[in-house]
Amino acid sequence: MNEETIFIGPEALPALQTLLVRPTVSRVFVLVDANTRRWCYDVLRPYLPENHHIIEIAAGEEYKTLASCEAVWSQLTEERTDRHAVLVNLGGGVVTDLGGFCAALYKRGIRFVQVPTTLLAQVDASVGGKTGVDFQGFKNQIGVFQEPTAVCIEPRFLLTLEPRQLKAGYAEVVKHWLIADAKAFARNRRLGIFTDDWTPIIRESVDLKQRIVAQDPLESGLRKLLNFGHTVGHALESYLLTQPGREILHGEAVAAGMICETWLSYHRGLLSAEELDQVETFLFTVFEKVQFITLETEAIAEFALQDKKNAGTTINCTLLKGLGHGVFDQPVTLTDIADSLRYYHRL
Ligand SMILES: NC(=O)c1ccc[n+]([C@@H]2O[C@H](COP(=O)([O-])OP(=O)(O)OC[C@H]3O[C@@H](n4cnc5c(N)ncnc54)[C@H](O)[C@@H]3O)[C@@H](O)[C@H]2O)c1
Ligand SMILES: O=C(O)C(=O)C[C@@H](O)[C@H](O)[C@H](O)COP(=O)(O)O
Ligand SMILES: [Zn+2]
Repeated sequence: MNEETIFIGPEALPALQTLLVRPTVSRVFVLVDANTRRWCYDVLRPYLPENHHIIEIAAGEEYKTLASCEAVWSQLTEERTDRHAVLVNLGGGVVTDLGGFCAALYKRGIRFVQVPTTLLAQVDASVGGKTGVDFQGFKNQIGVFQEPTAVCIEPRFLLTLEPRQLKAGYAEVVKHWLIADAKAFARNRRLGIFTDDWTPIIRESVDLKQRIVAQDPLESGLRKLLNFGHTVGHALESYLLTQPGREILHGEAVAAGMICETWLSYHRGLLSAEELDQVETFLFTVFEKVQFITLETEAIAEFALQDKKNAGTTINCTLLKGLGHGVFDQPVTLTDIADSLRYYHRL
């Protein structure tokens, strides 16, 4: 995807409108969840053609499923949607991942546009073409790489986002700093999270992610840097999704995963105790500690056996060789992962 197709700020929704009125577009469908229907649709509506059709799914990670996809495909089919239609995904990462996947598979592919409405989706999920759904408890187990026609990022949508959700998106911003921008981490570590203008941070994250994705769009190597914190983070997120009432947000799981994977980096002599302390101290100023008991660490670690970065039975983790310098395809064992969780638990 080139810079011309990612629009950030006041230009974003007018750019979407220009795209949707093209004669090559037969029909426009808008995928929302219950919250973005309530809080975001009215902002978007003036930029949509009158005869657009809304498709709504329930809100939350637990609905990022093939069943939700079937409901979307059923409505597209009932409307006799042709291949010249466009699906506009108005939501967070659940909507943009699921909607992109639905568009990519419907009649072997219709165009879709990402209109991300959470900080996490604006800095990460809407960019890079990873789409898909969870399956049998494993994160993003079913999916495809498919770039959207455009990404339209309007920071105004963040005004109605809950603080907990806003913080969750910040985890992916910190991830970008830790793998590739030590100066940004050092600068922001002192400033703290809160800002009334997220646009500079969004631009910085989108640029950084785009530069990595451009070099390795199908994640054969370099792109695995963007998965830092996710080997442990996805295992934790998946495990707690099986524990009613203990679910955590993706960003919260990634924050915990980054502490664990930074400890693994330290444990291997890849970065100093001082750097480990800086990461822990900063993340704990933003995120609460994820609760689990040490008896659960092996069960949590087991989820990593299905991580998509793996090769055969080798669990490939992304670690840090100093702050701002991610290194991918670092083999770890289930014991390493359980040890990192036990370290986290003791903090
Ligand atoms: N494809 C990728 O590259 C990528 C990257 C990061 C994360 N992800 C995926 O993204 C998902 C997490 O995304 P998320 O954190 O955006 O969660 P989400 O999509 O569940 O949205 C969070 C909550 O906020 C609500 N919401 C969304 N926008 C709102 C707004 N403007 N105002 C009020 N409420 C609003 C949603 O309805 C939901 O309840 C995970 O499934 C993760 O795997 C994908
Ligand atoms: O874009 C990428 O590549 C990422 O890894 C971004 C992650 O933040 C995101 O959570 C992604 O969906 C995880 O990818 P997965 O392949 O581990 O499912
Ligand atoms: Zn993520």
